[in-house]
Amino acid sequence: MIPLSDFVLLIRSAVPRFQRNPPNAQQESCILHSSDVPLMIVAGPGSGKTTVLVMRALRLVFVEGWMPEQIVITTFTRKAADELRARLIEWGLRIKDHLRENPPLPTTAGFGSWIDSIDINRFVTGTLDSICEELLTTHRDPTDPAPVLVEGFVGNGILVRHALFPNQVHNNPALDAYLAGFSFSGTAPANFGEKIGICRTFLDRFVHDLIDLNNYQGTGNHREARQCLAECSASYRQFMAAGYRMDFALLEETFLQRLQQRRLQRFTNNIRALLVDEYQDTNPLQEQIYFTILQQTNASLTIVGDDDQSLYRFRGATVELFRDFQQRLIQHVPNRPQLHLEYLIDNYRSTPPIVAFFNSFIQNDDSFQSARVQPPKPQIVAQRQGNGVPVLGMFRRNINDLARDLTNFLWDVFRGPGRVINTGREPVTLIRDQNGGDFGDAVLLSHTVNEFAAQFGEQSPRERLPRLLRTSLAQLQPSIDVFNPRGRLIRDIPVVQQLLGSILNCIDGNGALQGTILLRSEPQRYLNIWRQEANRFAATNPPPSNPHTLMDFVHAWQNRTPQVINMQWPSEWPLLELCFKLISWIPMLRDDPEGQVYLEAVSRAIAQAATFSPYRSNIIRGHNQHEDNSVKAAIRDILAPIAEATVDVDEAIMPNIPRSRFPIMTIHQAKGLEFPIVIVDVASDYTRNHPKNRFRRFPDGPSSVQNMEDDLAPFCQIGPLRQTRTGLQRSFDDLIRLYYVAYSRPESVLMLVGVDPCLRYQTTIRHVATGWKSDGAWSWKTPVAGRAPALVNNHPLLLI
Ligand SMILES: Nc1ncnc2c1ncn2[C@@H]1O[C@H](COP(=O)(O)OP(=O)(O)OP(=O)(O)O)[C@@H](O)[C@H]1O
Repeated sequence: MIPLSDFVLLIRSAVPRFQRNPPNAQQESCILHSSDVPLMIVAGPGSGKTTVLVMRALRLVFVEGWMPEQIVITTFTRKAADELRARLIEWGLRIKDHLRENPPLPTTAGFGSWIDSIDINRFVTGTLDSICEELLTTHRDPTDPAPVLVEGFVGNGILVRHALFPNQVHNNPALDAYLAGFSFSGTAPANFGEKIGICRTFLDRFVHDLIDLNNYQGTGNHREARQCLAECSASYRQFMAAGYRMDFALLEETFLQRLQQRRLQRFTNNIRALLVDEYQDTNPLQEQIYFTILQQTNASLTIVGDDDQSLYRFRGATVELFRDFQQRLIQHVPNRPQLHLEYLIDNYRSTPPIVAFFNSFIQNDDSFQSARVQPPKPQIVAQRQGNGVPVLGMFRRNINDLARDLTNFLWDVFRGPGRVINTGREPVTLIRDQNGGDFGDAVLLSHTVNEFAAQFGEQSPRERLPRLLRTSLAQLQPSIDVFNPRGRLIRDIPVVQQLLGSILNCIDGNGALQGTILLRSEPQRYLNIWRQEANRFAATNPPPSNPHTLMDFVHAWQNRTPQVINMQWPSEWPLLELCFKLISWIPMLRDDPEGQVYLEAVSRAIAQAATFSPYRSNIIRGHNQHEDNSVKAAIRDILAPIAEATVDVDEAIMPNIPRSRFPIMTIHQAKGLEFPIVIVDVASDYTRNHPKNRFRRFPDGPSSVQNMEDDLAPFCQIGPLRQTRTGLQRSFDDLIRLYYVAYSRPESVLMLVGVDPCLRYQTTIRHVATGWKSDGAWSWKTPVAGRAPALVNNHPLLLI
């Protein structure tokens, strides 16, 4: 083993990046901190927390002599988990190689074989869900089947069929009245889809928040509605349990139960260390899992997080668990040495003006300060050199002007001669990196990436900034594509409609079977739109037309007549195969990065249906009743869920997006990422102080998420802790954290964009992102004598 005092020297010699940039003093303290004393690291953005966590895990291997398989490291997203694993493997292998070539002197017997015995691949890392799934599979009793993890849309299908309908949810005015408190509009759910969404959130919350359901259904107002929801939860669980099916919440719950029953001792007996990244987004159930592991083992504990970057309250994340971690650990795991706290505040990502901007942003609202870890972490300190560019702002009279000017800006930077910024001192030219810089170095971040605003009545929906940018970038010569696969629902994407409509036309040519399935009007309407789009598309005779055209192929399918002479129509035709055959006429789904994301969502829906649908996503031939039923099952279990917009895309399947594309993403998606140029859309939607959009900028009441937390507070242990801040305060806290994450993503350039009414001196459009405080004061504004200026006079932006 390596002496602790040599470890930093070892990593500096073994890993090239640490030769150039050795760990700073705070990072070193975190890496070297005693493995016996629990460690909490409060780490600002870009301060190297992932780097530190990986180095600490490697130190436990090379200094303590623990094996990678004895070390559990969890993080929040799959992307972060991949990044963590990649760094562990790369740096771990380099250290091994270095030690093989340079064993410490005097060399001890067995050193070489010890090094060889370390299998860096065997760290137990991933999201907590993926680790639970793996352990429940590998450490189960011989009589227990492996868990079957169900996708969101499958879970919702089961919820509707086996819980909501049997419990008469569609027909329960008392429930409607209760759910009104948690709907988008504050009135009874507008449609069944919204009702399913709220019920699903409740069922997940019951599990994540460890709700006492007996108490919940027996107390307070809305008793009938609560009883109904508790019964739905019971029916849902019963059905899931019977097939050993689990959604993510049930997976974690089952894992906790197994731990508590001491049925995972092969796992717990082996653990020496537990390291948790992004702890600020932990929920109460996950906290229980961590505490139970600590109660049953002697594992060394390290948690890392940033309370200012907690974003997932709507999924049960409870930042207070991180804020109050010290007391909570003592309470639940009393026999440990007292927690040691370290701060990482040196920022290696962003230029000094950007760091100054997000530092002042997070301190802007006095009311927010008590929601932070106490004492709040010191100001973040920029370590990067400046480039002379202050934080920029592009605000225009209307959204069309904004889209046009933003497009020109991007063009100048990435294809043109650069954009000169007159800073008042030396002008600075913003230009792409000369070594392959491209549009992928910039990103547009927004609270939502929807390309269209919600539709009201028959009017066509308004185009939002992402849509206008897509259009104007496409009009450039040569044209630029965006990457925004979440911008529209897949049911609305023309190529997806061509594919799904062709599938429908193949399996149920005249729609006779579709007509016999009980579907709500919206999915019915979509199935018909898809068919029309597919017919229109087939009529264009898309290539290839050899050996047969798309239309011929569809006809052959409708008649179930093989196109190859002497071939018999198979008795079972997998729908996935039909899907991939049709793609030969729709190459965008195969070749285009957005197309690939859509195709993955469709094929995932088909593959998932194979796990629960009666005909396992096959179309049967030769058994009359089964022939029809297999088609009906495919429509009901695959196509209808897509038509109802319950199948989600997963853009994480794309490891690399072509760098010539301009990415557009939500602030949530950008968590943990960094880009040279970050454009934050703070106000392209806000032309007036409309009450409907206040919750996105300056709430005047708690949102549905906070309302649900408050409603459930009396029935869970975490409730009172959350309620130390009011629902309204928590709504403000969430918005502040959201924009803090956005503002801390850039390396070189941060630009806020929007339409300019919100920057007017006399504006009534208040917005947390533009410096308003929750008490109604605006820090970007100072009083003036005489006539008020047009624009606010104290904003910290260089307007371009
Ligand atoms: N000591 C150091 N010297 C120079 N650069 C460093 C140092 N530590 C980390 N960095 C760099 O800082 C950047 C941020 O590191 P990392 O990705 O580990 O940050 P993070 O704290 O996880 O970020 P966030 O919380 O914002 O997602 C990386 O580019 C990393 O290489």
